[in-house]
Amino acid sequence: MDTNSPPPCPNTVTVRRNPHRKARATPATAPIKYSSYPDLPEISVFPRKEILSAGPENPPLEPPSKHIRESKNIKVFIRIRPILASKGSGKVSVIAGSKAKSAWPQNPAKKNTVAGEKNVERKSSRVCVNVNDSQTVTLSPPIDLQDSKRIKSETYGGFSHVFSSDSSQVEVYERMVKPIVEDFLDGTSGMLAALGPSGSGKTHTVFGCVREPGMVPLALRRILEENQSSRSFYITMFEIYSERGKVEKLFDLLQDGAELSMQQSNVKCLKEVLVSDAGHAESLLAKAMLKRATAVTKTNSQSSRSQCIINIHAIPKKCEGVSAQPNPAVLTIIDLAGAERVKKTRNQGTRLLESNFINNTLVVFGMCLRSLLEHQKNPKKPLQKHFQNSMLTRYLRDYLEGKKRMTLLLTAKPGEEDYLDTSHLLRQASPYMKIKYDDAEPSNVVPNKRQYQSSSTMEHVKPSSMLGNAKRIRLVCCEDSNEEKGAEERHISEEEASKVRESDANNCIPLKSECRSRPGSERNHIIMQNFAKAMLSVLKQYNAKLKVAELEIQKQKQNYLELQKDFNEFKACCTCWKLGNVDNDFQSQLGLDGLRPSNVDEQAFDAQAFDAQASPEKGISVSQCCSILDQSNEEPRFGTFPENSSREVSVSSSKSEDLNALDLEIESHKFTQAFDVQVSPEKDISVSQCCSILDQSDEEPRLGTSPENSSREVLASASKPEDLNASEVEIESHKLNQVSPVKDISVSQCCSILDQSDKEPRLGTSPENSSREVSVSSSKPEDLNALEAEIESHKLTEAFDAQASPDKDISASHYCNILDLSDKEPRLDTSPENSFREVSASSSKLEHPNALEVETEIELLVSSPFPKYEASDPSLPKDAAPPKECDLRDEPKRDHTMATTSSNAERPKRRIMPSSMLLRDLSNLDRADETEKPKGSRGSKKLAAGDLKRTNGSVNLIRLLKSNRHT
Ligand SMILES: Nc1ncnc2c1ncn2[C@@H]1O[C@H](COP(=O)(O)OP(=O)(O)OP(=O)(O)O)[C@@H](O)[C@H]1O
Repeated sequence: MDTNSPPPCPNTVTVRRNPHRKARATPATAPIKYSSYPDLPEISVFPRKEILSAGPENPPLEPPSKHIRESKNIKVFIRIRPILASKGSGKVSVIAGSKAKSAWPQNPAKKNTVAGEKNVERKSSRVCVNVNDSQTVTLSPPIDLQDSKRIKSETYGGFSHVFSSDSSQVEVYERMVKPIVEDFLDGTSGMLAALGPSGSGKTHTVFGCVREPGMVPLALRRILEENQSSRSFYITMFEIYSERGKVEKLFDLLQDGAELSMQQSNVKCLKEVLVSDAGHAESLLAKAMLKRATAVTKTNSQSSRSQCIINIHAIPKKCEGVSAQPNPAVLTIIDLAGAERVKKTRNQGTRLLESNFINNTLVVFGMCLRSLLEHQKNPKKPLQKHFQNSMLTRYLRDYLEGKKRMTLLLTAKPGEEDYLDTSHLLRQASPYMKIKYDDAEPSNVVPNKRQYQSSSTMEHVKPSSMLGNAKRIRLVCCEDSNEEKGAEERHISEEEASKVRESDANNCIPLKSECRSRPGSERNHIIMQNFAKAMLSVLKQYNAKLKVAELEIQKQKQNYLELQKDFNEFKACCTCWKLGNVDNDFQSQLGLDGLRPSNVDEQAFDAQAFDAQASPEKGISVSQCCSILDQSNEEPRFGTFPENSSREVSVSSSKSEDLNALDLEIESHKFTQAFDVQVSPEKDISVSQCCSILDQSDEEPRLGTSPENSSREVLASASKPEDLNASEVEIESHKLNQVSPVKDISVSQCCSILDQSDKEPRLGTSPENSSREVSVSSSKPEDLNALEAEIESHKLTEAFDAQASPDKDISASHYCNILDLSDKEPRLDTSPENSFREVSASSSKLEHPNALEVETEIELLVSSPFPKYEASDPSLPKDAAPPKECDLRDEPKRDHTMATTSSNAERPKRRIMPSSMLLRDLSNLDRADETEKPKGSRGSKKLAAGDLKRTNGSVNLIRLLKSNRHT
């Protein structure tokens, strides 16, 4: 108990320790009437005065239940234990399992013990507590204490009832427990806690013995005696024990002492036992009591070492049993461990630790009640949360916070030697009688969730869901047969649970209507059912939406596949158009199927290839060029729009380095610019294109149709041939340089100029068109001598080489074919000078076969227009015979040409040498010509005498040109 002195009880008299005057007497209380007490015999009517004078003996009894119901304060009872006859007559210590083994060994100091016992026997003959009336007791200190400490008697009143030492268990039950039981049966939870010093009779009062059953057995008898067809009752029993005073533990006394756990105010996995008759209940209690921790102490041979809690639950059997109100109430009866004084018990070791645990728990319990009292006195004072300091107070939180009715039973030992314990108990517990309740929990009032969950019923089912609780409830309601068999443990099988689920699902609405006004677990059950239904409906809706979405996804997938298929088909069509249709058509139109080189850029080879604004990066194949040329020869469009020819011909390779040999290149540049090339200088041009241009120039009438374009051509400025001798040629060359010092003029142009000079009558007839006709000159040589022709051929070749793309491939066979075809042309046949030029040019280029071939071919191309279809005829053999001119005039060259041709048969595509290389070769040739000492090269050895002569002539002409240029 709390060591602090509690405030004095209102019904008691505080006796000062050193009173200077006599304390006031305890106020007299009205005698309690027990007329309605069942065990008492009927009392005959006595005169009132006599009765009053007789004192509290045989007072008229009033209905205790009515008295208790009317009281709003907490009920505090006090029972005074009778004085035991002797120490040896006490109960035998019960050792419950291992926990009960901690009985303090009977030790040593027997002398002291015997002396103590003798002293106890001597003191026990005196009492310190006197019952004044049913509500008042007087505590009188021992004489030695009165003398030494001047302690006087104290009167404590205000108790709900004072049970004297000769009170029976039934009387206590009827006065104290029966009202609680009735309230419990009416649906009100109640709690009865017995507290007092060790050995004061708490356990005896709560549990009793076989001959004198305690409150619990009597309550169970009362509860179970009626034919409770609508309700079932379950009991739970557990203890809070602290082994060696360290940690509080929970043990289920109905489950072989299984350890339990507590979460907040709820005990988990607590076993509930259905009880249907008192006998079964009493047997269960007896078994459980054997498991409780007890020990032998100096004060009690069977001292309880734990807080024992018994719960009785009423569960409605049927939901529709409206007549029998479902009772979620719980009747809780607690047998607390008795407070112990170390000096008196002389506990040591484990007992001492247990004593500390017990005393601490009782202190916390008292603090909670005191805090509640202070809070009720002064609401501004917060309700302290002392209940958190022990399991017992946590479990009894609702009671300790004034939310549920609580009844206290104070047990006191009447012996004089127990004065201090009794005094401490009375002083501590007397203020509790001022605690009031607001009747906040009338009958059939649904407690709040936490309060309900704190009950053992919910503790048992809390691990499962609320639905499980409802299942359990419904099972209990429906299984009447099991109830008739008596108390038995409930084991819900899965089958039963499924049945309950089905029944709940089917009868949800009727259940709701039936149990609308019913409190407790059933209401929770209804709530959970509604919640489950709502969740189910939501899930169904989501499921439907999910299915719709899946269907939509499937449709989208199908559409996607169809689109992809169409796209693939379309793509395939496009590919065929590009690769097959266009190309084939184009080739078929042009007849160049067999002449198409491998490096043809298909993308460039389209209709826009004729456009001058085509991408500069795009190349053009030789075959394309040839085809273009063929078309140009066929179509008047080319002739009618000569400016397009200049666009089509892109010159990019005119990048000469050697200025000595640059003359030719410069002239080629001039020639290129004469066409007013507007395209990018990077534009490639094939040799055949150049040839075609030249061919176009041969078609004089077409060019003549656009005389205004002649002004663009540089050649026009230079083509003023009045004098046709060589000096004039030089002068004209000089004029060319002066007119366009920057721009060059191609060799072919120069040659054409020379040719034009030879073609004086024509030029004379149309001097304004002479410039246009210049390019045709080479194809119509009349008066030029062989030397000039050679020079022209050289220059022309270099000009074309310079304009040709260094990267451009050209099929040698194709050119051979062209050569062949050109040989077949009557025009070519009528120009033996050209053939001579060809031979000379080829012989002078033997050092570079490739360049020589190209050069030769170009010469032929220049000298003869392209055949329209024969040139691109794939049917022509690639290894065609070399030109006849080669055979007739220069055997080495013929051999070489043949070899080249034969090699071209194996390698149809030969690469054109860059113009720069050709220029170098030409420069070398020039140097060789200047020295007139041909080196021991292969080509020089094979030069003929006539070739040498012509070479000297060309050298002279070049020198003349250079000198004119420098001047
Ligand atoms: N009213 C009573 N009538 C007869 N015997 C009683 C009465 N009260 C108590 N006793 C006896 O007193 C002894 C001690 O009682 P009890 O064990 O109930 O005390 P207790 O308060 O439970 O002690 P503890 O707290 O140590 O357990 C028991 O032998 C019991 O039989």
